[in-house]
Amino acid sequence: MQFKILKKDGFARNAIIETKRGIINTPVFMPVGTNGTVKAMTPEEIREIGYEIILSNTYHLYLRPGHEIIKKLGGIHKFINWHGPILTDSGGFQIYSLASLRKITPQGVEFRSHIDGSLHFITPEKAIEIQLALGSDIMMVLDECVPYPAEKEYVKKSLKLTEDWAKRCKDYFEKHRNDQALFGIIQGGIYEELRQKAMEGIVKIDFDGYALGGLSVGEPKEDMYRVIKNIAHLMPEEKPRYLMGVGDLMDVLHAVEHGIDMFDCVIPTRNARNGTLFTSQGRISIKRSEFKEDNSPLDPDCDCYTCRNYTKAFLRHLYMCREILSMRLNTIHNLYFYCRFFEKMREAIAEGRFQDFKKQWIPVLEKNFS
Ligand SMILES: CO[C@@H]1O[C@H](CNc2nc3cc4c(=O)[nH]c(N)nc4cc3[nH]2)[C@@H](O)[C@H]1O
Ligand SMILES: [Zn+2]
Repeated sequence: MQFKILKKDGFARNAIIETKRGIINTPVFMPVGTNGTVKAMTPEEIREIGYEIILSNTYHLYLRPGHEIIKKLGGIHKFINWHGPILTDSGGFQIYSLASLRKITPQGVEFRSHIDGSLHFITPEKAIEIQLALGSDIMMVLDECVPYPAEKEYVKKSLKLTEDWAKRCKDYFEKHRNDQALFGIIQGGIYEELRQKAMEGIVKIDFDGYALGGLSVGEPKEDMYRVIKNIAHLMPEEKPRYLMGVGDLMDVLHAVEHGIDMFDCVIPTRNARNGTLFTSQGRISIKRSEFKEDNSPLDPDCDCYTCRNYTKAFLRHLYMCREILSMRLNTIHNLYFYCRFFEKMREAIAEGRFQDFKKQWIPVLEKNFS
């Protein structure tokens, strides 16, 4: 995997990540395809909107249908019919946020599946073995995603475990190395000095890219912003920087300003299914009665399939009827909006006007009619 910086504008930067399955232009947004599908979308529609990489989850695919089955059937790209780059999260978050009866031991983590309650034990080596079997282009180490709030002492202890696991992931990967990439994850809660220490330890192990974990887990925004401001630009400059689980476009602006390159979040897809839509006039909730007879397109400045062919009145009607088409048309628009936002942000960085771009968008992103 190659990472080439094209243009810097302060700490913000445009870069390309070259993988064997294609080029990724950063700053990049990765739509979430937890079970191997970006909900309600076909892979062709995701590609047509302009996405270059999607995220999938090791935890879910391991539990169902199972990584051996996917491997036997030709790997994840063939299985889900997406032939561009795929990043798989290791399960480090899903085990804590979804599974039950978790027991974290120095060897690995024991948990019960949220699907059928079956008992599982995942070690760092197992987490890499699963991702190797899936064949994802970018793999994540198994980490402990420290919940919020967490005492400083707990975070400190957890960092030791996460660093030990990162080393074991790297060692296992080196023994079974192929052309997949492996990213390290920096934890440390909301404590800068612990974040700094974690970063030194993880960077020493040497990875293809580095993620900030343990954020967007319910902590106050100002804490997340402070950690990003103090740590992001100190992460290795010549490697991709990935902020996991973010985000809200206001948070994206802050993170890009401090040097973050990669993002993933359920917001555009999950909110679409709940009728919350992002437009150039601000965020709206399509179920509002004011749209009952509104014959105008969802967003006059958007040329996505939804905005070119349907009215707010019809989108509201579909939502009120809980029609499947509502989920599809809303998701098409929100993903299109996110993709164009990132495209315009890269153009702004290329022309050295990121700060103007940020100033222009903050008032729009603050407008909320949901
Ligand atoms: C704002 O949306 C909610 O919050 C989640 C996104 N927030 C988030 N924080 C994360 C942290 C980690 C981490 O520390 N380690 C690993 N391995 N993966 C992670 C994945 C993460 N995703 C969405 O799922 C949604 O529920
Ligand atoms: Zn649209």
